[in-house]
Amino acid sequence: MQTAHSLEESSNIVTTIDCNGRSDAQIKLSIQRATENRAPLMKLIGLDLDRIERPTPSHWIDNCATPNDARFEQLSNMLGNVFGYSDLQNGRLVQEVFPIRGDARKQVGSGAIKLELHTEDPILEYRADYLGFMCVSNRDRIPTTVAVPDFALLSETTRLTLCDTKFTIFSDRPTPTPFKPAKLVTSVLLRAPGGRLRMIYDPVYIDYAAMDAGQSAAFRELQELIDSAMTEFLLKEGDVGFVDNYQVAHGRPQYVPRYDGTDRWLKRTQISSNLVRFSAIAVGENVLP
Ligand SMILES: O=C(O)CCC(=O)C(=O)O
Ligand SMILES: [Fe+2]
Repeated sequence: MQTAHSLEESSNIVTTIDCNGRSDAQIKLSIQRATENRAPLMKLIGLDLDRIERPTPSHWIDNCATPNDARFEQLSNMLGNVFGYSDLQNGRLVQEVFPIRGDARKQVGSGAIKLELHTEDPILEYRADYLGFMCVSNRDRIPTTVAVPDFALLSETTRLTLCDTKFTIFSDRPTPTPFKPAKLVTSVLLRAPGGRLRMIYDPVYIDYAAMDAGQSAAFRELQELIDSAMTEFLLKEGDVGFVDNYQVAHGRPQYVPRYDGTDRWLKRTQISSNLVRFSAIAVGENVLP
């Protein structure tokens, strides 16, 4: 019999959970232990998923369902509650991430240019606490880029500026939606219990013009810290990854899609630790505006 210890293999920032031969109760326990320990990144390997032979679709509007989607949603629900957005892929709870021809030059998951490190949905108060990713295919071994900055390395002045002054971040949605804010005025670093810091980070959509000199210098120092902490988080076929959206900035390197059914294909979930808090604004079951 394996000990609980052999179940999880931790690198500095990635907690690997080998699910081979494990019950759902055991997997859930390992996930919950990792979240309690504030693991920034988790990787589930050895899952008993179906092999997917179908080609990578060309657009999310098509039927993209795979036999593993329900299992991925179930695993994601072990961290909180999976939810969708009304303006994202028709409110689907399991979303598609693969290159779409018309998006190649856009700063989006379906693009092909370098996707800058960011946290997801910076302007939404109800943004995901965790993102889930399941790899359907990735023959080119294209990683997700990730950075888990150690905020203790920031100067005191920078930390205070990022915590105690307000920055403006614009919406990252390609088309404005009347029912959503167009921007958020917020601090970039948030104080959490126990003195921990969390971040809302998007260097592409933050309003540089609205910063004073001190804020510009502070944001630059944070960006340098995040860039210097960047590393790769590679998901292979059948792996599931979870990303803490307040501790980890994520992105993707530039690459050259073929658009012939062989491109990298990830599934994605948005996971909330406290969905009940936003039930009043829900527009459908587990769907937020
Ligand atoms: O393609 C990736 O690895 C990440 C894309 C991304 O930023 C996202 O899906 O939120
Ligand atoms: Fe993202």
